[in-house]
Amino acid sequence: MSETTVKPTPIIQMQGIHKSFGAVQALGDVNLKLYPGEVLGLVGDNSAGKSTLMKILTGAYHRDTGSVLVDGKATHFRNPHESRDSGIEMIYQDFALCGNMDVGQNIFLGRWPRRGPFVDRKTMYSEADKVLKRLKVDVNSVFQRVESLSGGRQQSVAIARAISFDPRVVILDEPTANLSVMATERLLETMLELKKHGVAQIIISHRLQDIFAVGDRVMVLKRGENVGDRFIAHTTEQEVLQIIVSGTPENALTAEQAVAEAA
Ligand SMILES: Nc1ncnc2c1ncn2[C@@H]1O[C@H](COP(=O)(O)OP(=O)(O)OP(=O)(O)O)[C@@H](O)[C@H]1O
Repeated sequence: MSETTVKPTPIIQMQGIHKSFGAVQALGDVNLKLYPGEVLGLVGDNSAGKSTLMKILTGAYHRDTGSVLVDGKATHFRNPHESRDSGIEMIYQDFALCGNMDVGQNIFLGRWPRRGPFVDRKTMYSEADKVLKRLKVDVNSVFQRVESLSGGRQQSVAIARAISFDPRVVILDEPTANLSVMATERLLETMLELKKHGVAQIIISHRLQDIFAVGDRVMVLKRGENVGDRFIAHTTEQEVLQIIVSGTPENALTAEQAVAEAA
């Protein structure tokens, strides 16, 4: 989405989010907006609060204060099942797959199609194959055991599983951290494919080049606070790096403010 289009209601709006773990304040007054079909990069140093913010969005963690709106409606997800019902899927760094099961079984884990008392294997594998083809991901066979696949292909299975829920928002936590160059390229293509299908995405990554390859906007957190937000088309990796290193909540600009200042 370009900054010049008239903006619809954000699909996700997090406002004034606070979260502490005992004496550690992980998030203090954090705001985040995500628009339909937008790809947002979420960056910041270690312990900036990125994963915590996303886990609050999915209901894996509970916020202390603040609000989360989906399609403009206030939500209080108690767990990731409830956020999934609202169309939000998170893909974790460790993929959360069962290595000793095959690709088809993993894609439909916990909800294998049934015919009477039996698993309807034919439907399960043909549906799994459809999801993989829709994503144009590169997994040879739905019958392969997941532990025999490369890291990149395991990740494709994790994404296919997420997509099979037909989400409107997909969150990817450090998706390229353990991938080869080729697998990273494939993942970025998959993200663009998802974008074509109108799926909004948040990608947490330390690799700015990946965010610049697929992102529309990048948001920077530092020590649990917003320190800046930029449209990818109006910034550079150097500028974002500088915000990561020396941004402060006091000099934080929104992406729109940054464009207005530069004009
Ligand atoms: N379950 C938890 N229990 C206690 N402290 C936690 C927990 N989860 C996160 N924290 C703390 O909250 C702060 C933010 O951590 P978080 O993992 O959200 O940062 P991050 O930006 O995702 O970092 P990284 O890039 O290193 O993964 C850190 O100080 C971390 O130690």
